Amino acid sequence: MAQIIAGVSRTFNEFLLLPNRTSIDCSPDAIDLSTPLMRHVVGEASPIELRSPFTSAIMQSVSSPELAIALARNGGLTFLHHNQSIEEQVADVRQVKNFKAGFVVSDTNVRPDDSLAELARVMERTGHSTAAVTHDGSASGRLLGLVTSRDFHPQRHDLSDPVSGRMTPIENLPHAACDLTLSQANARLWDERLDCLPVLDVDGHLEYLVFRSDYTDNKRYPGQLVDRDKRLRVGAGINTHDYRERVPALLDAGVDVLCLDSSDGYSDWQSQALSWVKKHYPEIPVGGGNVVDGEAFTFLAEAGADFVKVGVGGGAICITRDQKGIGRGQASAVLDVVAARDIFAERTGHYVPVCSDGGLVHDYHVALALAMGADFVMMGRYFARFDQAPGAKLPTRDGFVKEHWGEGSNRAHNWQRYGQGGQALIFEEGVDGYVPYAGDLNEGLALTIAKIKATMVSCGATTLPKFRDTARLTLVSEQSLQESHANVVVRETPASLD
Ligand SMILES: NC(=O)c1ccc[n+]([C@@H]2O[C@H](COP(=O)([O-])OP(=O)(O)OC[C@H]3O[C@@H](n4cnc5c(N)ncnc54)[C@H](O)[C@@H]3O)[C@@H](O)[C@H]2O)c1
Repeated sequence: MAQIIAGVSRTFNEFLLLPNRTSIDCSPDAIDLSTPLMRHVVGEASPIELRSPFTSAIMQSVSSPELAIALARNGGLTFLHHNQSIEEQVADVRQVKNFKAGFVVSDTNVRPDDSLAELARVMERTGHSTAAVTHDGSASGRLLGLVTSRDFHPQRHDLSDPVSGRMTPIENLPHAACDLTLSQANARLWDERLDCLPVLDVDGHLEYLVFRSDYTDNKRYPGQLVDRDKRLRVGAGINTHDYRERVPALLDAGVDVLCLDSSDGYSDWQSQALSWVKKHYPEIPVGGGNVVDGEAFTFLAEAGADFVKVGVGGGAICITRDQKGIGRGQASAVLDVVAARDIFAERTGHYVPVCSDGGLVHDYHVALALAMGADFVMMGRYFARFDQAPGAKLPTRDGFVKEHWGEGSNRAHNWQRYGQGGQALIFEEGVDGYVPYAGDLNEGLALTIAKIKATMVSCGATTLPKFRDTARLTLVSEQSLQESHANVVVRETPASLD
C-alpha cells in the first residue's frame, strides 16, 4: 500500500527566522561566509571551500564562462552546463581556467638569442608589452630577464640584435618566491614601484608574473575562489549518458569539480556513474542529485557523491511537478536531507555537504536555506538576470528582460536525452521565458550578501555553522505573511534585486 509520509511539503515562504541575541562583536564585517564544497572527514576542513555559498545552475541560460569568472571572483562557483558537445564544454572550462586572477602564466616569452624583430612579433600576437626571457623561451623556463616595449624601438635599434642586449637581466630584476600571496605581491609592486613582479620556483624557473595594472581589479575581489595555481575554480555538469568520454576531457581541461545533473538523482544510473568516476578519477570531486529526501541522500552518499544537490520541481522555469507529479516543497526537502547528512556524518565520520537547488524566490530565502542547514545554494533564475548570463537582453516598455529557459524545455534541445535515440521531446518539464534584467552580477550579488549578513547579525552568528546550529525558525500563517508587507502607498520601493 502506498505510504503517506508524515508532515506537509513546505516552501521557504512559509518560514521566518527569530532574532537571536546579537553580541557587540557580531557585525557584518565579522561574518565569514565560507562553506565546505565537498566530502571531508568530520572535524577536518573540506579540501575545497567556497568563499561565499553560491553556485550557479547547470543551465544554458545561466552558466557561461563569463558568469563563471564573475561568480568565482566573488567566491562562488559555476557549474558549466553539459547540454553541449564535449568539445564546447571543454573550451568553456579552458576559458575560465585561463582567466588571470592576479598571478598570470606568462604568454609572451622569448629566448635570449631571439631577435628583437621576433620579440616584436610575439608582442604583436599576444597584445602584451612585457615579455619574459627564459632559457628555452617557454612560460616555465629558467628566467633570465624581462623585456618590455619600452626597452627597444624599431627606429633606434637594429631589430636583428638579440633580446639579451635590451632585457633587464635577472640580477637587476626584483623577483619573488612562489609562496607569496597576492596581497604580498601587490605590496611589493607598490613599495618598490615595479610594473611587474616575476614569481619563481626554487630553481629559478618562472611560475607567474604579477602586474601593477591588475592591482585595482584584484583589490576589488579579495575573496576570489582560486586553485593552488591561483587560477579561478570552475565546475562542470555531467550526465549519466556520456560520462566515460566527457569526464576525462573535462579533467584534461582543468575542471575543479563535477556534478551529475538530473531531475531525479535517486537512480542506479547515478550510482553507476559515481562509482565509475570514483574508480577512474578518485581525485576529482563529484556531486550527485537531485534528491528530495534523506533516503535518496544516503543512497548517493554511499555511492560516493562528494556533495548532494536537493530540489525537484522548485526551479523558476521548472514544471516537473505539474507534468509528472513528483517533487517536494524545497524547505521540507532541505530539512529532511540535512538531517540525513548529519546522521550519515555521525555513522561514517564523513561530512557530505548539501546544496539547496531551486525554490529560492527572494534573497532572504537563501538565508533560510542556510539556516535550515544547506551548506550552499544553487540558483538559476537569480543569475540569469545579470549581464554575465548568456541569455539575450531585450527591451520592454518598462526596462529590460533577459531570456531564461529550462533544461527540460523544447528550446534546450537536451540532446543527451533526446538526440541520441532520435526521439522527439514527448512532453516538456521546463518553460521558455524571461526574467527582469538586473545589471551587473558583482553589484547584485553584493546586495544579496549584504542582506544575508544582516540576517546573520540579527541571528547572532558570524559563521554559517553557528548560524544553522543556533537558528530558530517559525512557520508563518497566511495572515502573518500579509503582515510582513508594507501597508501604505509606497513612495519608493527599496533597492532589491529579487
Ligand atoms: N531539478 C529539477 O527539478 C529538474 C526538473 C526537470 C528537469 N531538470 C533538468 O533537465 C535536464 C534533464 O534532466 P533529466 O532528469 O530528464 O535527464 P536524465 O538524463 O538524468 O534522465 C533522462 C532519462 O534517461 C534515463 N537515463 C539516465 N541515464 C541513462 C543511461 N545511461 N542510459 C539510459 N537511460 C538513462 C533516466 O532514467 C530518465 O528516464 C537536467 O539538466 C535537469 O537538471 C531538472
